[in-house]
Amino acid sequence: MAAPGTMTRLWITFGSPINNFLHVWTIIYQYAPVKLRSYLKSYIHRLVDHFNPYVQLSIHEFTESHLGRNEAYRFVKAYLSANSSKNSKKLKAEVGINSKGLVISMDEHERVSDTFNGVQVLWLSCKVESPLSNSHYSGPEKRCYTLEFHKKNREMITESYLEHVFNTGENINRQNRERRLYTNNSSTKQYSGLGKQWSSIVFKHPATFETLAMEPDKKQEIVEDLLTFSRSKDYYARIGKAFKRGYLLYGPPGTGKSTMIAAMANLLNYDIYDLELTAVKDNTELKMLLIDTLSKSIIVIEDIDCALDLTHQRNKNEDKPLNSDKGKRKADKEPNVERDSKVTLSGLLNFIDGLWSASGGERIIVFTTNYVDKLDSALTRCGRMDRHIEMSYCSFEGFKVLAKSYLEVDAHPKFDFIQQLMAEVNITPADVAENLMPKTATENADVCLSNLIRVLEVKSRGHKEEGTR
Ligand SMILES: Nc1ncnc2c1ncn2[C@@H]1O[C@H](COP(=O)(O)OP(=O)(O)OP(=O)(O)O)[C@@H](O)[C@H]1O
Ligand SMILES: [Mg+2]
Repeated sequence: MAAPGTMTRLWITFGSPINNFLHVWTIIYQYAPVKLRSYLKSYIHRLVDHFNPYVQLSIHEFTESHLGRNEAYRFVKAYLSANSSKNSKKLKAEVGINSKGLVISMDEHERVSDTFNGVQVLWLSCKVESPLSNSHYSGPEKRCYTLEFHKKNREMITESYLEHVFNTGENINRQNRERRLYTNNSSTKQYSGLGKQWSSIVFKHPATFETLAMEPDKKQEIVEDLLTFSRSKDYYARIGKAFKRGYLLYGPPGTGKSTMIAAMANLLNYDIYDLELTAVKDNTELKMLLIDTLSKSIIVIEDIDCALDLTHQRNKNEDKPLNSDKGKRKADKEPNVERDSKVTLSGLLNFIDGLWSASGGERIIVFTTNYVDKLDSALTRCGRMDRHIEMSYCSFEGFKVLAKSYLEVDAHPKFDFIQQLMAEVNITPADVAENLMPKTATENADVCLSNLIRVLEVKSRGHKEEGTR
């Protein structure tokens, strides 16, 4: 983008006296009485249209068809903010909705130029005057961005340049916005008019793949799989496959399944929809919940075995409700949870890969379970969930990751003994993490490692005693 001063000069050399003339008239126009204004406006427009080789395209803050905000305006604003904050002299700062920090954008009546494929365009930020501006109208001010370009470039601008602006702006907005963690409301709450389908809070979980205790190769493979997926929109479109990916995470409690979901969301910058299946009334409601999720999100169903009839019943009764005895037991513990969910296995399978599942695009679906063997084969069969990831007991490699993040040690004389003990017994990463965490200010790395050794030795003794029985 060129600096505004350079741009003004460029614009003049481009033989745009009409624009300069317009600029003068704009000032006169601002101070003229209302009736004279509308007369001047239509007169100037007709005159300018006749000679002007430049086309103007306006992007308004609000849509005309309904009272919603215009997404395109938000994308242009983000696109221009990134550039104008370096080049414009008149800027404004706002705290954006759902935004991480201050949003800096160009102020009203500020111009900034942009070049795309060697073609120069001009953006102008304007305030749209309300027809009621002379009355006591006190609604929000409406703004628009106007794009000016030479008519010979019309096709390129409307087809390629605007797409480039919208995509870049959307990405910038996504990077800057606060991510959210959603949970579904129970049907009773929705139907009593008390709420929407999903409630959300700001998602702030510190988990990353770096701090996740796991075999390094396996971890790297998962990270690559996720990144490849997020970059494969065109590929999925080309092969005619819905742009979504399914993961089944299984393993004993405390092995990091939930932690990995948080790390996935942080890696890809996605929102999380934590779906409580026992609170979903029936298959139709499940479908509605799916439709109401946004793109670039992870839909999670934790402990799928608790919500699902896990006794391989599908062949006997495909549409049997999913809240099995275990699911009911879970619901019993939570008084607000709907107890008469009629969601069926086939409804859930439809949710994963039926026609509706493709709506909304870029999505990851994650199921977690402690008992993979008990899941219905329809859920685990090849192709249903793209990847099955076993989260297992802590390996020595996993321990080293935890020691690094909890104690900031890469090596220690006690590591060899810990490695030896870990080869003998099973310990979850959650237990290792718990023991590595200093409990008092005086507990240093050496003390914490000794605590872990003590726990491992107790487990090892128990293990040996069991073996001799
Ligand atoms: N692989 C891991 N890497 C790092 N920390 C872990 C890992 N596994 C567990 N933890 C620690 O243990 C805690 C519990 O782990 P988490 O909730 O992710 O386990 P889970 O597998 O989801 O268990 P559950 O099956 O009971 O839901 C986490 O908050 C984290 O601090
Ligand atoms: Mg969990």
